[in-house]
Amino acid sequence: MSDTELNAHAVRLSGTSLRTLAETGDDRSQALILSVAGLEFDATKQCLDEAALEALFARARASGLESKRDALLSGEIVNATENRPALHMAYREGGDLVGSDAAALVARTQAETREFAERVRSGDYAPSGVPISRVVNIGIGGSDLGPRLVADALADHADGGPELRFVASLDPSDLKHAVAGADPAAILFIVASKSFSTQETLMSGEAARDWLAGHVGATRAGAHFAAASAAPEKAKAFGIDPSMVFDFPDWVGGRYSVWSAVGLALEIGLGPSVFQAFREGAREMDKHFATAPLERNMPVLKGLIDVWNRIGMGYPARCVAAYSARLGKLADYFQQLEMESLGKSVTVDGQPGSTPGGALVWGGNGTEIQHSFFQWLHQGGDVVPVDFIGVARHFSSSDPRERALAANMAAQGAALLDGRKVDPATEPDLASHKSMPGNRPSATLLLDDLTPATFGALIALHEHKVFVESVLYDINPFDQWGVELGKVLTKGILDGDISSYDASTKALLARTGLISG
Ligand SMILES: O=P(O)(O)OC[C@H]1O[C@](O)(CO)[C@@H](O)[C@@H]1O
Repeated sequence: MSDTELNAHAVRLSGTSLRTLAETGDDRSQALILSVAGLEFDATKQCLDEAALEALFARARASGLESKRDALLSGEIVNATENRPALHMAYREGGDLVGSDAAALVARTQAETREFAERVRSGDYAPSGVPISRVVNIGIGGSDLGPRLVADALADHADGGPELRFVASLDPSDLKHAVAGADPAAILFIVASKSFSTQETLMSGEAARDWLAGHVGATRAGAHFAAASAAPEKAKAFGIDPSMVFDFPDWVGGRYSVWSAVGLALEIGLGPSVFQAFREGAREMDKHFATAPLERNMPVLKGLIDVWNRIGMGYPARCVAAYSARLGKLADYFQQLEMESLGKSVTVDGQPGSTPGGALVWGGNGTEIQHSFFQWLHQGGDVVPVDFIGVARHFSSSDPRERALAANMAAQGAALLDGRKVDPATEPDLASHKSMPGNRPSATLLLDDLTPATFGALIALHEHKVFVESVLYDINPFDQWGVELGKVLTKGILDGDISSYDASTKALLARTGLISG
């Protein structure tokens, strides 16, 4: 099915209000509400009827979604430009899904991180004679956003353990704040980098080592550093003790790496059993994705709806509004997961793509963003679908604040759907200002409760729905060549070799003194 056909369905539906669609009955609702692994996905506020939905599933089948999903899960080379599979699911106890070689490797590395985490947590690992009370993860992109998100999301479930802090920025202030107030002798730094060649991470790692050496001495400082990397030799060359280098294979993509040794800070800070429950929740979603029929498959439905909004309806963006203080970083995480995976318009075969790739993703913490940029969503000239992500338990909580949180979320979805028509006869001056167009689609994703398992399922749902989208866009979601150019040009600037740069950049560098003009 072509995009023209999707567009034709969108045109056909353009005369039907979301209110009417939402009232069209049980069959539509049953098709658009799915529950699995402690999550409920409700897409009844989307501009979709059964015919359009059928067209989407037909397109998914015509794109070979089922066989491509099976190829992904059985460890075939799905990342052709880097000639490797994408097997992050293996870290979710997925031996039967991903094959025994991968499972054995995963079992070894999981045993190593677990043992080290337990040693740190018990105080047995105390390189300067005092137990570790703070763990500072130094990393960027997937080596930062995953651990940072999960640490925050599952903070209420932490089973004792050292405090977790994160350094991603090269701004020295980031490291300064991450160590502030801690006894240097009680800090463990984890340098997390898949490639172990990321400039920001290595420079911050060196700065942390120098800082620590100034407090505990150069000889002892090394024992305060661990690494998580798919390039263990580079980590060792950097000076990390080999026994403290926790490896993972290169078939774990950076933005999918939180399940691997990159989650070491979490295993220490939240506890191995919490980290394990997080992985098991994801595992449940993996099994569902692998086996459920397309029409009852949550990642498939979610992916197709995002394709529909992007290609059928032509919306360029999606907003993620999370109604939980613990999920304020979710939009940032999804932003990398989706935009680094789907921000491409070259097909798997290297041809110009017929679609623009995935949507721009942005958002934040629901109640806060209601009071900042939601105005734009309600009355701005662009339409951006919203994903409301909340906690089902809050709706019937005995705590009025939790019920109010849930009510706010439900109210925003209703307001976007219906809008408001203020009668000029009653408010002649303000009617047009107060009226809202409505017909703005949203979806609601409820976690039964925010637990390690439901949260793991939520993340896995999004990983798989990104894969579904990539199949329909015919792009490779596992590479990220677009970010390379900036890295090369930064090196040129720092090396002082900017002869081939544009006049504006040369002038900027000369003016600011980074390079003498
Ligand atoms: O883990 P690494 O290799 O330091 O990379 C960090 C991040 O940099 C990127 O390569 C983008 O520059 C991401 O894909 C990755 O998550």
